[in-house]
Amino acid sequence: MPVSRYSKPEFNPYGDDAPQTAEEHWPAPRASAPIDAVVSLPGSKSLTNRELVLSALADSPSLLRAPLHSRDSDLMVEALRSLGTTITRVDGSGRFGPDLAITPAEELLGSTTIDCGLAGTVMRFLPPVAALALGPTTFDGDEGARRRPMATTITSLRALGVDIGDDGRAALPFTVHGTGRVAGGALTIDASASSQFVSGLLLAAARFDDGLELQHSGSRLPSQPHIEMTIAALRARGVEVSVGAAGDSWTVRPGRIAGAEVAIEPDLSNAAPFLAAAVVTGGRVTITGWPDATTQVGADLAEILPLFGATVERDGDRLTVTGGDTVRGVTLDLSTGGELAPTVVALAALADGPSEITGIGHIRHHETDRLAALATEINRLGGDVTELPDGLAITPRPLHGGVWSSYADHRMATAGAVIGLATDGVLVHDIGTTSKTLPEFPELWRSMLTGGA
Ligand SMILES: O=C(O)C1=C[C@@H](OP(=O)(O)O)[C@@H](O)[C@H](O)C1
Ligand SMILES: C=C(OP(=O)(O)O)C(=O)O
Repeated sequence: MPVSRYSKPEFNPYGDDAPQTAEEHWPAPRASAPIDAVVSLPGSKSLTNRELVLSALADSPSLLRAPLHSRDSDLMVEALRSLGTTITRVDGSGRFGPDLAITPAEELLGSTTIDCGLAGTVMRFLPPVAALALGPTTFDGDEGARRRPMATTITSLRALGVDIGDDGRAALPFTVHGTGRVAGGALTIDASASSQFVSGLLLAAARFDDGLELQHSGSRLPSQPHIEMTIAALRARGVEVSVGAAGDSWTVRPGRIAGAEVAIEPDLSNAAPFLAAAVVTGGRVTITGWPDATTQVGADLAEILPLFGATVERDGDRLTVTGGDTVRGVTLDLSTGGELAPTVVALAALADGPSEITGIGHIRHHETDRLAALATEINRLGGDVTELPDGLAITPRPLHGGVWSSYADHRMATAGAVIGLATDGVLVHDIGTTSKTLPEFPELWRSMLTGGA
């Protein structure tokens, strides 16, 4: 059995100078009229992978309803199975695949290798779990994953007394020599490169002997809603978590993590390119299943898209975005929602005036250097994007067709699709890389152009 039904994306960090075959190029559909569509989306990556980890650490079985099935979630499932967790696919009512039933291992066992692919949630959430397993667990991933920051995960586990062997680069690959227990206690870390360093420790901390008192000391703390998501998921399973007054320290009391039945919300960050399509074409896109209350940062789209001139309406569990007559330029600090940046920048490139998007220096360490990649690709099509230390300055120019490189980055691929709605002849290289979190992207996008489903 292959580890994942999704192919490893090609890594292409510096553009498409190498010759490519026609099949590698996805002709981005051009919108010939304002879009008017209803779109349903699969489950949230961030929620699915947190609930998988908590289910594996719980003291009784769990059921995840309507989870995501994608490369990132498949890698998480395979990794937890290799540590001894039983995860089975069971029939459910979700449109995008089966539910998942999870029975925790009596005792987590190492002596395995975990393929992290390019998934930040796998590489940052599972080393603390491996420390709780008995035996060595080696972590590795795609070529691009070996460039993603891992030092904080490695140094924080070492500070908690965990033995980790690496080659001195403090990056993938490395081996966690689990002994079945982690003492826990007080720890100060620098999480300025990724909120996932905090989330990874908090998710496992109730299983540490003394729990965890974690303090962040760094210049910034990106993606804070993702930390709030972690805390909410822990509390929903009975874990006691408290947050310090400054919002940069967290205490997790040792204790049980309860099994649970959890309905996974649709991925609101993956809603971004679809909602942007309404803005670009002056049309209307409705997303179904939009939660009333959520910790997903994609919910911020309801405040962000009106800055571009769109209107947003809620009707029960449906959120509708209607584009205005033009797309307006914006000045925006996106530090809480860096994963929305590729879509937001694509919109800014199609606006009627300049934009500045800041607070996102850390996205240079996402699937690729997203600031460099966005500037390179938009400028290659005739745009005018300048890199700032922590963001991008975008001056819209008439764009022309050409190849849009994806850099093995699902959100770069979907940003190319957004640009292609309004630009003739955009060819997105490696659209298959969207399988990281949304394997259905090409069919959902095409279906949106004909009214959706
Ligand atoms: O915890 C999570 O699920 C995530 C946290 C964020 O990471 P960063 O803090 O590295 O931006 C986000 O960008 C990523 O897509 C998912
Ligand atoms: C940054 C992202 O992913 P990861 O979970 O791999 O960090 C993302 O999905 O935008």
